[in-house]
Amino acid sequence: MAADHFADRLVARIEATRSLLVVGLDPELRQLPPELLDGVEDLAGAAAAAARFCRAVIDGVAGVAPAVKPQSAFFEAFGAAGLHALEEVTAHARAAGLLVVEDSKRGDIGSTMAAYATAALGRLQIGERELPVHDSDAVTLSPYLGPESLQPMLDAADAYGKGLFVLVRTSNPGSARVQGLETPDGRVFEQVAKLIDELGAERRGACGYSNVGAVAGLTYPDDARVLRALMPHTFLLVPGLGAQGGAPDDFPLFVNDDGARRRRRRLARGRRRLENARGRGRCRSDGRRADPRRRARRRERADRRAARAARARRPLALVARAAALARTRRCGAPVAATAPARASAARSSRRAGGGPSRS
Ligand SMILES: O=c1ccn([C@@H]2O[C@H](COP(=O)(O)O)[C@@H](O)[C@H]2O)c(=O)[nH]1
Repeated sequence: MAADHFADRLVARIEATRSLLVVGLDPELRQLPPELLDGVEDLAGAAAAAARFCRAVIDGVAGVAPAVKPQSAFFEAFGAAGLHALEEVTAHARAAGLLVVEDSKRGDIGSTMAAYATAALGRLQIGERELPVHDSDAVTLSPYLGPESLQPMLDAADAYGKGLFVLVRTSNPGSARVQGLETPDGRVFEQVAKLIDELGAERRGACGYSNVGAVAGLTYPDDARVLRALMPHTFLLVPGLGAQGGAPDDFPLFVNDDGARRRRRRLARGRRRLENARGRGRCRSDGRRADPRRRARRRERADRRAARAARARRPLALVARAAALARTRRCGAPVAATAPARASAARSSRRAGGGPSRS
């Protein structure tokens, strides 16, 4: 197992940002801000506009969200230039300290899967040299070719400190038609959940969570409890917020108890500090009386910083929205959610009243 375990890296990012938000990067051409498309006439131009949009989103959420999830289909739609854009966006996000979950839902026989693994997570051996390709931190997988089809991805994840998110209970309306079929040992998705728990048993990091995660749609909150029980050491990637109808208030159902406890402890600590400060008529945690002039100067500086940031981000107001979501909905639980950086989803999550995590 690589020293830098994926789950430990993810926990570190969650702790650093105090957020569970995974920001979806789905640069659908017709949803990009029109000013980015001025003069765009070919696939290369469209891919460059998509990359520019994603880089702006990344700059907006860096430091306030732990991870981004580029949807590879939206990049592949631009052809070869799109793949180049995906690599560029991935590198930009990683350089900004974000983990990158490549959403390509791979699933095939072993040798083909090995090539997919090299592309997403691994390195290509050319002579003496080993070259990273997409160099994402994690990738989404379909389990329907059976356990051995996942092996090359498991090998790459173990070797390079990367992670996997296997489709278990997807968010789409028809997912139960196959995933919900009854078997003598429970529903199909429950069998997949058990497989993930088994595969993860030998693959846990110091944090106690494995590098084999699962995808569980926010649109099926009734199944959250059974999934958490079947996969207690597994990160859940929870798509479907907003546009697909997933409700932010259901998100805590997908969060493990240890994450919720950590969150409660943090809240209690904050509340105690506030009460102590109020009780003493002071507002500094070190007990010294705050200087009102310094406080006013600090506030002015913060206002100026916020105004500068707002000016820089004006064309992409939804980015600010994603960042605000990540900032205000803080939580340290070991589960992840996705929120797409797309205008439609930003609108629906606004209607729904905020971000996905409130445990
Ligand atoms: O079960 C799944 C697995 C993956 N997805 C992906 O997440 C985003 C969701 O986008 P929305 O705009 O929030 O609907 C998209 O890239 C899907 O391919 C999913 O929706 N459900």
